[in-house]
Amino acid sequence: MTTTAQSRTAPLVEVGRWLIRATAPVLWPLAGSVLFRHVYFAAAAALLGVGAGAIASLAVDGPTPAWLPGTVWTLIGVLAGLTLVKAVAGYLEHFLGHWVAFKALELLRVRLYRALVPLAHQAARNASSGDLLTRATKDVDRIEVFFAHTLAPAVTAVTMPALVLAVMGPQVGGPAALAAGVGLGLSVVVVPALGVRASQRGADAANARRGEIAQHVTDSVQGMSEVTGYGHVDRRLEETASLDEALQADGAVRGRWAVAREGAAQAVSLATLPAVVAAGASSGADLVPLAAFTAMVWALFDATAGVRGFAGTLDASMAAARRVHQIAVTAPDVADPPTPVPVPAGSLGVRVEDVDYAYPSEAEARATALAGITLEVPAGSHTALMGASGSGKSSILRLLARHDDATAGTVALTGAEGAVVPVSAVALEDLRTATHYVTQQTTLFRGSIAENLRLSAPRAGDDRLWEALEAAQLAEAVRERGGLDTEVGEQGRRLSGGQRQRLGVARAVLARPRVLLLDEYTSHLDPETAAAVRAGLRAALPEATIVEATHTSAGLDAADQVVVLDAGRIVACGRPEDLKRGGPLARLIARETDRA
Ligand SMILES: Nc1ncnc2c1ncn2[C@@H]1O[C@H](COP(=O)(O)OP(=O)(O)OP(=O)(O)O)[C@@H](O)[C@H]1O
Repeated sequence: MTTTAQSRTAPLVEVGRWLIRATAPVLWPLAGSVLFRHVYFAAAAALLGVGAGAIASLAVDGPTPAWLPGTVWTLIGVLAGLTLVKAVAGYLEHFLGHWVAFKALELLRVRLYRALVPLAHQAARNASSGDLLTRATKDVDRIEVFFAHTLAPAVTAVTMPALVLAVMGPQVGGPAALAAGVGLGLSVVVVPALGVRASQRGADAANARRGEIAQHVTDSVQGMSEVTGYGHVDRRLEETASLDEALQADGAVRGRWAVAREGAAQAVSLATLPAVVAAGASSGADLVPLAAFTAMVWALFDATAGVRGFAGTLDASMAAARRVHQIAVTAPDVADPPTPVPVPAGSLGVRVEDVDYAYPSEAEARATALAGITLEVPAGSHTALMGASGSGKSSILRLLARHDDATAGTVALTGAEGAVVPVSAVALEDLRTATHYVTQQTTLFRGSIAENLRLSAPRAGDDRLWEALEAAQLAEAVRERGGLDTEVGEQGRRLSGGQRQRLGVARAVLARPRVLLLDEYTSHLDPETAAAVRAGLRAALPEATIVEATHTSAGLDAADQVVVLDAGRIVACGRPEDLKRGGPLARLIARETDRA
């Protein structure tokens, strides 16, 4: 898929902002999750602090701490209460965090699918279905981490130490508080940052590699007969294995840095606790608050572990977010005009004026597919575009269907009283209602004949479906196979190539277009069936304007006008009977006869 330069280089901050915008509806529950995490760590720190303070008091005051009113039962009650609060807050934090994560996944998937709709033609042209599938499923799943395990740990890792230092600092004195602050600061800021860039690069590479693997496997499965038929099984397997090895190598970088971060964090916490005790003792801090404070600092290292945890997975999650974001911000090749003009009423003709076209390509230079094409197709007439393979016939049809816009010149629909409306000026949906494009490959979905037919006319009754099948010369075959409920199989594999093509023709009849664009639509049919399909289609849509791409002379007599193309240029144009007498069309027909 072609992407904008902006999306390729989108900085993390931009991706993060996009994620937050995309998931705005879940931000309040997310705030709730952050709040409960605070309560959880406050209870955890207080639990250890009260416990350690009580033990220290034993040495100083006897069985009941002087700072705690009442008996030892009060102490037990406080500890039990804190445990309960900690458990409930922990549960609610996780519950809300995961609820938010799943809801966010839903919102992101919807955004991704919405972004894909206008990109459909680009996606189809570039045909990286496996990679798109990975983005729509695995990548979106990986973003879950951002919501479930990122924001709450990041906030609490900073606020909780600050809170405890503010409350307990005055009790234990500056040196102990400073020692704790330095240790916790290292744990929150320095340790998680170790190797972040290298891990991010590894995660980006690993995610892209997963897309390649998915594409490779999809290609292998779809081309199973070619792979086995040409004896490429071992080679395909080796390629998959080498992609897998590359994926392991990308993952190893992240693994090494994760281990390094964990080791550094343990070292920092082990060094901090004795440092706090030593600093407190040397500055004359009281034993009881110092013991409580040290225990609380120990609990707080748990809060900082959350930052390390997400630093390990955030890179993978942000790399996935970047790939999804890339699709969301990709500018479609064609979009609705800001103020669409209506398609003229009544029958429509087609006008192409001085059109140049080049397919977008990754390389700087775009290869020219069409140059200086000028063509008039009167309403209700039939024009055949004829030329060798690669001469530009399909490219003209794609521009008429507005799968892309011409690089120069105008492609327009013409109506009564001289109305001329460029296809780029009408709403895409209106254009797709007025025109219908039967492509070289009819796309069929797993389902019944009826379901596949109703793609172009969702409300059509069975009678209309049968009429369309009759026009396409397919009714008899469908009756023999068991009727409209017959399953066509994955990608229509249970039908022959010619039957798939005729199903495409039946869909066109059902769509009742005013302009019908046909691309080699009888190429899989024997001459008699092809002629019957042509006649059936014309009889079913007597007023439609037809523009047909063909590389054979069969059926040319049905055309009012023949346009002969060579290397993207028109080399002859006129009535079939005139052109057949000599010139480029006569030469094409002679070559065809020689081959036969
Ligand atoms: N998706 C694409 N990306 C880049 N170039 C393309 C693409 N599709 C077609 N082309 C190029 O554009 C030129 C015209 O192709 P086009 O498909 O219009 O020819 P055609 O006459 O319809 O051929 P055929 O009879 O084989 O279908 C060719 O040089 C082709 O290689």
